Amino acid sequence: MVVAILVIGVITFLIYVKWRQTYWTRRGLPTAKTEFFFGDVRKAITGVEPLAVTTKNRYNEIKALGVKHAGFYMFWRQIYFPVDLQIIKNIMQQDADHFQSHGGYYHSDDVLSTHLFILENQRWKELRAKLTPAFTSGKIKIMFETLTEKTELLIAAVGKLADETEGFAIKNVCGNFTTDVIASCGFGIECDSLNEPDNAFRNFGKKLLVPNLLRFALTNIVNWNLLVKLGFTGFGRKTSQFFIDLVKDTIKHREDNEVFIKDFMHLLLQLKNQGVISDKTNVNRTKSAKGILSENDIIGQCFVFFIAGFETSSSTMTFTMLELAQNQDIQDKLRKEIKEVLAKHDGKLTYEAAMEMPYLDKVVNEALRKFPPLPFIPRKCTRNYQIPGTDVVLEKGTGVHIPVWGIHNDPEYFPNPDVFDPERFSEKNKASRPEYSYLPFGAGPRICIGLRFGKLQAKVGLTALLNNFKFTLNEKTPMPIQIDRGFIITVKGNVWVDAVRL
Ligand code: HEM
Repeated sequence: MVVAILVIGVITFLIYVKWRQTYWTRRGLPTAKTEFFFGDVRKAITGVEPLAVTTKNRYNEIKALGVKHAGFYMFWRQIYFPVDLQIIKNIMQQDADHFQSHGGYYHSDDVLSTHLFILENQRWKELRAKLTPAFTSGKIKIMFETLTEKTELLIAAVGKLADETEGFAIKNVCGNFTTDVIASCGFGIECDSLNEPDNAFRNFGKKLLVPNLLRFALTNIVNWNLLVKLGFTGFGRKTSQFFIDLVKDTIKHREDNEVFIKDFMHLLLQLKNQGVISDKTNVNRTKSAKGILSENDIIGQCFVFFIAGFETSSSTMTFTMLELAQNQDIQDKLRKEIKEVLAKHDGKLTYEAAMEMPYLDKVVNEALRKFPPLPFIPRKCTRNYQIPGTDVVLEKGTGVHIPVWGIHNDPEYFPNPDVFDPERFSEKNKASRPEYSYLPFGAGPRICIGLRFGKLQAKVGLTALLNNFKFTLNEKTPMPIQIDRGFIITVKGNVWVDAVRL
């Protein structure tokens, strides 16, 4: 009897999966050759191909069909896959109130999932409004000093590597640098990953980046309430607890000792205790003030600043270095600009100096074009939505993938996309491209809140490196490079370079 019920249960489930995977066909949208159970993500789940590559390939296939959009499946969950830039603009900007979510695993009892990237609708709106003042250029300028202090460690570490080794892994150097920057500017934690790459904070960051395919599969196919009841956490219990304790201890230390550090934590504590971000150096509660963030809110936001902030910028720096090591003319031109601008500022890298480097801006923009850290940007439809000019209605709950990496490498918008050419970002060339063909930071109300800080930390790191060293590609770099698994585009293995002191 039990066996019979089980067999019927399994058969019913399989029929359900099969039926769910006809979702797009029933709506008249083309799909790839959908694979039973896995949909479009078998290769990603089994490690055959990163999801980034799958989505890029899918973009090219859909474009080749000459259609504006298609269907995609994460297992049997339907994902809408637009390739038409006007539709993308509508989703991200014009009709963004139908897409007030990135989708993705969330549970209120799993504190590391309760952050800005994941929250949706009204809760996201309110939190975004509270946090936006922490990311203005004025606030970022205040953190600039801390940022440049870290470049001294960077120069010393690369100098040592240049003197003592034959070729070194620049991806590790960039990851260590951005970890130290975010630790310092985010939480006032002084870690020196450049000299002690095995410190607890760096190791924590590395662990977060190892894609856990089982967790990815579970959050796609099992009910989240059930998962959390069974003891599931998005990043594993031990890893989550390390971070929660770290932030709680930092909050307690700051509040008990009235510590003032120019970092994001200070601004978050002001929101927690005083309800408003100000120039005050104290963070403690005043009688009349009403806090607008809880301790858990701070933990969640610190977590997203860390996870969204260090690997994205490190990936940007690494790919820029990869391209500069291969394109000596571009490297020389950039170094010339850096030296000229620094000379005007008494040899000091100030915030103003960093803002005065148009060629550096073009170089970083081009690296973000060729290798956008987020290969696709997710959205979830939060209110039924009819795609304008079509009879396709996206139902509430439908996922959307904006295929950024595919668009950035589409010859229609970027001729010879494999060529690294910063001049694509001259004013004239930028103006000649259609809107929404360049989306490294997303767009619309959910555009990256850390855009300024992320770009600045990559630029400051690159300025320090190029002002002091000349780089060439070491033959240990596997060419052509491969992309690693994971949600952020990074190089598989490493980029090996040689550096000569200038
Ligand atoms: C080169 C560096 C970076 C890149 C390429 C990048 C890219 C992105 C992208 C593509 C999104 C999604 C935007 C959308 O949905 O339209 C995003 C969102 C976000 N990023 Fe960044 N990011 C970078 C650095 C940072 C930094 C340094 C921080 C924080 C310190 C940060 C925090 C966030 C947060 C909190 C969100 C969610 C915003 C929301 O949903 O309201 N990012 N980022």
